[in-house]
Amino acid sequence: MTTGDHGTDGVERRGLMFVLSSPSGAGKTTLSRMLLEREPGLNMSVSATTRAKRPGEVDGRDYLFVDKPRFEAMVKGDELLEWATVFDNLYGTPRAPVEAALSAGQDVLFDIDWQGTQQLHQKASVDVVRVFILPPSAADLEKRLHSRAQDSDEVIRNRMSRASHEMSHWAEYDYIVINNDVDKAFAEVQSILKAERLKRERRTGLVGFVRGLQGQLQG
Ligand SMILES: Nc1nc2c(ncn2[C@@H]2O[C@H](COP(=O)(O)OP(=O)(O)O)[C@@H](O)[C@H]2O)c(=O)[nH]1
Ligand SMILES: Nc1ncnc2c1ncn2[C@@H]1O[C@H](COP(=O)(O)OP(=O)(O)O)[C@@H](O)[C@H]1O
Repeated sequence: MTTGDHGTDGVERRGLMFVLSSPSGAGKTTLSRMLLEREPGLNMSVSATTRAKRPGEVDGRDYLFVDKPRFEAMVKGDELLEWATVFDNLYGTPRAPVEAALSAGQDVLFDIDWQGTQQLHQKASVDVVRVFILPPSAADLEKRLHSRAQDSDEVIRNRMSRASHEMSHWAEYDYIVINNDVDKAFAEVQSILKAERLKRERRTGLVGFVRGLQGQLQG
């Protein structure tokens, strides 16, 4: 699927798909922004959605805001890598930018729910790294949803009532991070990415690299 890139140590490797999921308000967006700022070679997958834009959100940066007929046309045209209904709205991952980034040997970051994660994993399991973010407590989750001040009380009640169901999928993920202190949670997520980038099976250039080393030793 990918042609690979040179890692920081010069050895070629395949790009990976780094997925963050959590109940709404647990901190995915915050941790994603921190990762994008501090980790070169990581590209955010910008999802298409039919949900209304929140104050401060920018079309094309936070989401591609589309209407239902346009979303349905994207599904029909096989333009989405995965898609799902979440909170009565449609969300999906445009295929082309992800494939372009991976073939350039870049990594791609996804903020998608458990349904999308399952679909990605079915398609490309070895290249998918799944991280689930949990809040430290229900009270903290509610506080964060209110502190974000972007949703009505009714939307927040809906999100709180769905949190338990979302969380029931935690065991389908490779890593679980509890977001109590944001800097600590970020350090944990960053360590996961760094370690996954070093995994032998992604590092397609290792055979040649080691042969080169052996040649030097014999030379
Ligand atoms: N399957 C899937 N889920 C998505 C996608 N984009 C966003 N989501 C999920 O949809 C849910 C709602 O997202 P959003 O309305 O931005 O609220 P948030 O939970 O506060 O980030 C979150 O669980 C996101 O991870 C996507 O492209 N595919
Ligand atoms: N560890 C944390 N401690 C306190 N507040 C946090 C923490 N992580 C995130 N927040 C805040 O909680 C709110 C929800 O976080 P956000 O990243 O938007 O969650 P999600 O994308 O999972 O819905 C935001 O206002 C964010 O600044």
